[in-house]
Amino acid sequence: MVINVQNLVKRYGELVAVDHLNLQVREGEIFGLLGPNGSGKSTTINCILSLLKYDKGSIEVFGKPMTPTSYALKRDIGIVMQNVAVFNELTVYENINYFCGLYIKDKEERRALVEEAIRFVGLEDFKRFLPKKLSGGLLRRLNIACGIAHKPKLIILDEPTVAVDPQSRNAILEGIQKLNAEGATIVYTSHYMEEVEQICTRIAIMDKGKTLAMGTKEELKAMIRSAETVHVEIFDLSDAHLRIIEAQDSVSKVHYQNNFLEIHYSGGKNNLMQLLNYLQNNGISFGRVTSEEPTLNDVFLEITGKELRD
Ligand SMILES: Nc1ncnc2c1ncn2[C@@H]1O[C@H](COP(=O)(O)OP(=O)(O)OP(=O)(O)O)[C@@H](O)[C@H]1O
Repeated sequence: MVINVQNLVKRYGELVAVDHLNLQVREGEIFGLLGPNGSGKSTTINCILSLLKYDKGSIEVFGKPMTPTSYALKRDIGIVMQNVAVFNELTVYENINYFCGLYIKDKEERRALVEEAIRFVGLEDFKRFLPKKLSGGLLRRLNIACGIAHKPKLIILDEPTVAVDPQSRNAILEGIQKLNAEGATIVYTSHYMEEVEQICTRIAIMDKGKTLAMGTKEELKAMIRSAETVHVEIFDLSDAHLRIIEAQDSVSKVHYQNNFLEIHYSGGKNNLMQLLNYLQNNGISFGRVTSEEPTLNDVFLEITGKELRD
């Protein structure tokens, strides 16, 4: 087990930010911590890293208790924090060299690692740039390079793609998968369910300081009743027909707006076929039809009653 968190409780005054949280991360995973803003992801990460004191519970990393002075353990951990933390007066190269130097003392070895990290995040043309000359996306990439240059076995990234352009975002996500393929275990926190679905091999869904569900995306989706969402373009649907469709057994919610009928099903079989038969039998003409599998947002909605999206 790479990380083992048992019964973690962290309070800020009256507020319980992390509430009896249990979390196990296994070697080789890309583990996703998915939850809305304020659900306690950063607080959990900061407790795991011993950057924050907590009120209750135990935390082990690589099988050993994590404490503020666990320097040997920290050598094996790479951290990419939510807020970019680099020195403004140092260049791109110097920043990465500084952070790598906290763990790698040999100059030649460090030079090779810094160059490798620069290539890895695609900052070859910006080595001598000061951070203030970099775009938001490039700054994030520098932040990542600083966290991973020393080749840690465990890499923790806290919302590394917030406010990043799509090109840098893809580069970051692909980079994380590559680090994992090279052997690093990854913990990735995000409130973007698409990203978590795309790269994570196992996911914990978090809300109000608790993990509500944990599993692969397939396991999480299998937990919920809502089977699919169907969209049908219909130019003229009467209220009477809408009510009949809404009253079907497996229909959990319908919404008709801007010529589109949206139906959420909870279970049932051949839902789409039955719907289209109904429309045809009643002379209701329709255009485009799409059917979507449940998303992690549907899982979140089902277990919390609210949307994961901002
Ligand atoms: N230093 C602090 N003092 C008081 N309350 C805090 C502090 N840090 C966080 N909180 C509160 O604790 C809760 C959890 O915050 P946390 O930052 O861990 O959530 P998060 O899921 O990481 O969200 P975000 O993505 O917005 O950072 C929130 O209600 C937040 O307002």
